[in-house]
Amino acid sequence: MSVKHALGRGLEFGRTVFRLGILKPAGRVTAKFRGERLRFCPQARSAQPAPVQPLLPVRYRYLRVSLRGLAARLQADGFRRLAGGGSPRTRAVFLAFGAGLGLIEQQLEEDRSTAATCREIQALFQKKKFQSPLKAFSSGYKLEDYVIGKQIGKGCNAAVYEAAAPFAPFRDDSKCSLVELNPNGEKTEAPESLRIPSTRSRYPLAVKMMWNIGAGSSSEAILNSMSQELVPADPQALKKENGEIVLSGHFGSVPKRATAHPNVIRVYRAFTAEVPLLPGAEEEYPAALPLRLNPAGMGNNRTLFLVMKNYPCTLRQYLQVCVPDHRQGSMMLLQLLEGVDHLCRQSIAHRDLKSDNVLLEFDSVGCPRLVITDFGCCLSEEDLKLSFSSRWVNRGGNACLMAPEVATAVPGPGVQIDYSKADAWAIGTIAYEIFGQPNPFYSPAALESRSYQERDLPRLPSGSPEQVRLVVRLLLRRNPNKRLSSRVAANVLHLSLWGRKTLSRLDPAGTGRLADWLLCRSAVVLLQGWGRSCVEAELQRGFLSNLDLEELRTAAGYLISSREPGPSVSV
Ligand SMILES: Nc1ncnc2c1ncn2[C@@H]1O[C@H](COP(=O)(O)OP(=O)(O)OP(=O)(O)O)[C@@H](O)[C@H]1O
Repeated sequence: MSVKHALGRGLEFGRTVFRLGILKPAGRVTAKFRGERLRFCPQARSAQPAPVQPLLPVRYRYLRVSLRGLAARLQADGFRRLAGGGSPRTRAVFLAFGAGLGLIEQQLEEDRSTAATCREIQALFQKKKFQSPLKAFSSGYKLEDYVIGKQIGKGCNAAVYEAAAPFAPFRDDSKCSLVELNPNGEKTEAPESLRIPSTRSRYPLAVKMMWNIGAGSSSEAILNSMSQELVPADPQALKKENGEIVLSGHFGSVPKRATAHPNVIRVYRAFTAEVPLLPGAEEEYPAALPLRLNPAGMGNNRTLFLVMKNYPCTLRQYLQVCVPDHRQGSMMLLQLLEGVDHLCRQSIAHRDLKSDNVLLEFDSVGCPRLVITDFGCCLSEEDLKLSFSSRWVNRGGNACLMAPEVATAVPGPGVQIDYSKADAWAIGTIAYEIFGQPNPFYSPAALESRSYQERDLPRLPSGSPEQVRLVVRLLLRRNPNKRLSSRVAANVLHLSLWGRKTLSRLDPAGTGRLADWLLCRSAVVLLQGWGRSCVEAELQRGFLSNLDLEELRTAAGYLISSREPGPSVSV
């Protein structure tokens, strides 16, 4: 039975278990069931308490019916809640000893029902895909299409400039001002150094000009040597002619590309062009210029240009002046984990995660939205494994934040490096920066990823959330088999951010509450509406559209075992 189908049933239960429809004087519609309070705030039509039906905006009426159905579903599921935990098989064994075979069937039935609930929720939320915040534009495949402003960043391989184009929508960023958050979560204005330049609203785009030293000037050669930069490219980023992808007139092969995600950069356009003399070029990267522009330059005449959204700052710049409060810090960490999980699912390992490679902007309520960028070192292989046959094989960027299994790999015939949890490890180290501490793998007094002992890891600040400390500890496990995957780590944070009540009642012998909680979250997110683009809503929508019951159970298991007295989680 689909959720939609279930939604249509059980209206008779609606009034008893699920009271929806009190328009509070504040204009809030609230609903309560199973002790969970659901709230949303459509535009208030009246300040008087009144039955909700006639007052609900039309677009919420379907949701109201939906919620009644969900409530009915909850009630129907209630009697099936029985002992059990772990995978269906272990639970079956446990139950055979403890409660007899009759219970096994009931437990398996509960498992099936919960898994079906997950699938239904997933299907419901997958219908709405994440869409890029910028409106689609149909031109922009030539450098001349853009007005280039000043330089906004520079790395080892490229310079980045602000840019504008008549066809790209003009954005008013007045709400996206940078604020400094003190540890109590109060906002104060950020120092002058980090204020968003007023020109940003005039230059909504950023153009990254790769430095092309030695790749050759043909588009094929450029594409071959810089193809990883195109991993986050939009399907329309490269010009298509006769159904084939073209880089400035030349046909080329394009690497696997990641689908859009709120926490992964989107490259809107990619094209090759002659290297121009841009502001600061002669002073800042003279060697990368071609002979035409600098007689001592070593650069090729043409190079690759990538067009992206212009972000106000990097995570590193933000953290230099701001200390996020604990909730925001948890959401920032969660966004990085979600971004990495999205890449992992598509067999992409970033391999150069660091706070400089994370861009940051603010949502409509001032919450930082993080976006993973710079895919120049990424690996996109089906099984995320790299043949490490010689020491000349590139293992990725930033050696300090290279996961232990990568840093300690010894090259040789048949040796493979598995990157499936390498990015998750790097995120564990960045968590220290988010929670106001130096990254323990950066000098001075740095730990070395190839040799550190887990007991040497510094503790996160004492006030930081318990679940964050748990996640960071488990992300920094040396042994990747014992390390949390980005998905399970993200699930732990989702549960701790939005399932605190559920968590306090979860016990190892009963996972039915998870299904209840998921239905509650779905209801809340539906009530909030699809249109909301705040980070919190995005995170929850993403979570619900990627539900996997086993991974969620694993996350719940970690939380339960960390709560219990005695030796802490051993996995
Ligand atoms: N879309 C963007 N919006 C705003 N600033 C950006 C954007 N992309 C990059 N930057 C800035 O430019 C800097 C360099 O960009 P990027 O890291 O992509 O270059 P790189 O040469 O590939 O870096 P690396 O040295 O890590 O290889 C970033 O650290 C950031 O400050």
